[in-house]
Amino acid sequence: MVFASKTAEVLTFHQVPVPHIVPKEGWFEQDPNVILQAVIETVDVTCDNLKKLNINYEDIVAVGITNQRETTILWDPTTGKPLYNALVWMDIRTSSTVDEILQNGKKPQSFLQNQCGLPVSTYFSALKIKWLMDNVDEVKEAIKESRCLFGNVDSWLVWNLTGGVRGGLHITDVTNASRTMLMNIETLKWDPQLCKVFDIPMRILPEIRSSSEIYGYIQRVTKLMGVPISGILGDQQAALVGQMCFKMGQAKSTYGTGCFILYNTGAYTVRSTHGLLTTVAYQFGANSKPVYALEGSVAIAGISIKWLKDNLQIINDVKESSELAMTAEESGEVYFVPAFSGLYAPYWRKDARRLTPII
Ligand SMILES: Nc1ncnc2c1ncn2[C@@H]1O[C@H](COP(=O)(O)OP(=O)(O)O)[C@@H](O)[C@H]1O
Ligand SMILES: O=P(O)(O)OC[C@H](O)CO
Repeated sequence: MVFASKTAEVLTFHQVPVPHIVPKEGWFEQDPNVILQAVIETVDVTCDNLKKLNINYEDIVAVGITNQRETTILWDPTTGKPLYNALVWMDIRTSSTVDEILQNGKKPQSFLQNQCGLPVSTYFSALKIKWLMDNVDEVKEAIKESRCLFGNVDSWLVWNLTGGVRGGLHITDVTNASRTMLMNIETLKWDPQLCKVFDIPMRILPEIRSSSEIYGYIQRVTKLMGVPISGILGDQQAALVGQMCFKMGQAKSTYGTGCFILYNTGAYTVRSTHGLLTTVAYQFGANSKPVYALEGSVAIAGISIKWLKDNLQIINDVKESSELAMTAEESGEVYFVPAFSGLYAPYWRKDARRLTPII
């Protein structure tokens, strides 16, 4: 998306869907190179669109990145190749890793909440990194030989766009880091104790930066060569900023694949006793104070409509769902709870996935 800095008018945009790879029920992967190519193609088409509008793409002064959070990529910085597909945030293969960390229920799910603001859940990156370290030989070897880097999608893109094997920057921003379970929510630094809980070597982690500063310059996409990358925000935090929820007490709710409410809590790291997450909302500049949020995350929202189309085949197009819903006078007390990835906030129940029909 390209917008005019003075008026915020959207000049043009383009999007390329990145398919999920589903090797097993509940497992969701994406090919990191397909994600990267989709971004490169998107930039290309967007620049062509600008040309058609008689706007010079060389007038683009800065690039910001927003990304799906928690999704975990491990790659070899000597070859630039991913060591495995990206494990997407809603993937639940880490269910047994959760049990291991919680010692089969001996520890409460909230035992790390004070340090990182999050409950132990299949959702967060630390569990996904641990699963990859425990189950993928290429990852085990690369870690042993110190040739493994971790990143969420933002880090993977920045590393590639700023040079990749030829000196790409290995960084992330505070909002993405706050979703890994490895960052201390008060100090905004990687926490050695948290890393120890998951046996994750700190050398694989990216440098944590603010959400707004010039990190580096694009080296890879010809049309944007030399343009600074000057902002990174997780997608839900970006929606909070986009809705201008800058005051404490302001909140937004976004319906996409999942559904996420973020509530601005200002300078306060509020610990919820009702199953909400404590997360970083944004930090505008390395010397600025961070702003925090409480978050209610629902894993499955819009993607359940896709499931009605692809799996149940009761609609031909997702758009039909609203027309059909408008024709229903009442639900007849039938409820559909799309807990394909278990239940997130406020229950955090990875096992709540069965259907019990009561007739
Ligand atoms: N008109 C619609 N009515 C209901 N659901 C829709 C409609 N259009 C898209 N969706 C659903 O919304 C999701 C896509 O939302 P989007 O915000 O583009 O995705 P993402 O979460 O990846 O950013 C898809 O899962 C799709 O099934
Ligand atoms: O796919 P979305 O846009 O619903 O959001 C993904 C979130 O970042 C997951 O935490």
